Amino acid sequence: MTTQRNNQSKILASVVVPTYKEVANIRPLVTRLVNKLENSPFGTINRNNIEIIFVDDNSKDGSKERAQELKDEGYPVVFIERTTERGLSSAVLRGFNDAKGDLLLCMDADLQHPPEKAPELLEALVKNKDADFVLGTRYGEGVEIDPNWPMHRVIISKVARSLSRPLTPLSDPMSGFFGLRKSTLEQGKKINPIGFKIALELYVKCGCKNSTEVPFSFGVREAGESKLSGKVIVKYIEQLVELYSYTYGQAFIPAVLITVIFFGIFVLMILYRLFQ
Ligand SMILES: Nc1nc2c(ncn2[C@@H]2O[C@H](COP(=O)(O)OP(=O)(O)O[C@H]3O[C@H](CO)[C@@H](O)[C@H](O)[C@@H]3O)[C@@H](O)[C@H]2O)c(=O)[nH]1
Repeated sequence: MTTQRNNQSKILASVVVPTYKEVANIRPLVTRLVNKLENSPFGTINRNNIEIIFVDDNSKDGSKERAQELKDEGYPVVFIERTTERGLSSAVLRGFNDAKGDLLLCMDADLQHPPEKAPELLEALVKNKDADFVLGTRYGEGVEIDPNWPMHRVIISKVARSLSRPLTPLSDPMSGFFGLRKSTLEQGKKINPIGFKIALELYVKCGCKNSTEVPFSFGVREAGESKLSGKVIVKYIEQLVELYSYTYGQAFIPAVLITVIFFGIFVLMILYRLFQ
């Protein structure tokens, strides 16, 4: 469907999607999200006051052209192309910094974060004025992880989640489906966008205290490939050490010891998985 955007509307919400070689997922993400908004039971966010910002790292797979097609069809799409930088977390920050909306949402392109859920996360911030962070969680009541999700991914996610427990009460700090207000982001100090876990970084460094959570079912990627690698796990450990130091200061050493113990368990579990 082609509907022209009303350019006079003020942008209220910005959905930022980091992308690297996601051409097959761009159209379904945009059309499913906008379709949901058009038939949304909520009132505040609509297709005229939202923007969907793709932050792409020079994919060369037709992603740019696909985004332009959608824009020409009247969809509220912005495409930021980075040629000298790489990385999921820095891409998200770039999108948040360029965003025009006061409400910021981050989601993956791979459709594992259902686009239909995005308005619900944004509306949770609208309705709950005291909330400074909204999290799409895979561990909410009644949510089941897709049985096709590989077992080693489930294990890695659970162990990584335990490691972050002393830093945050979020039920799923590994989730890349989250939002916050621009004013909260602006309070952030020493934000270091390494690795994949930008939600945890922002929650801690922006001093978030009052989060709200929206459960969702995490699906299986159908097109393109995951970029998760061993390097991402190492970056996560690096990030954790920095966040422990940031949060606990002098009490950092015992916290590191706890991390090292957990990390040992983490490695043993992965080895067990690889050699079983
Ligand atoms: N711009 C940019 N985007 C990237 C890069 N690497 C990955 N992305 C994008 O970031 C999103 C997530 O990357 P995936 O490769 O699909 O991640 P995943 O392994 O499925 O990891 C998922 O699970 C984690 C929880 O365990 C989440 O933290 C993560 O956000 C994601 O949901 C996708 O839209 C992907 O294109 C990069 O270097 N640059």
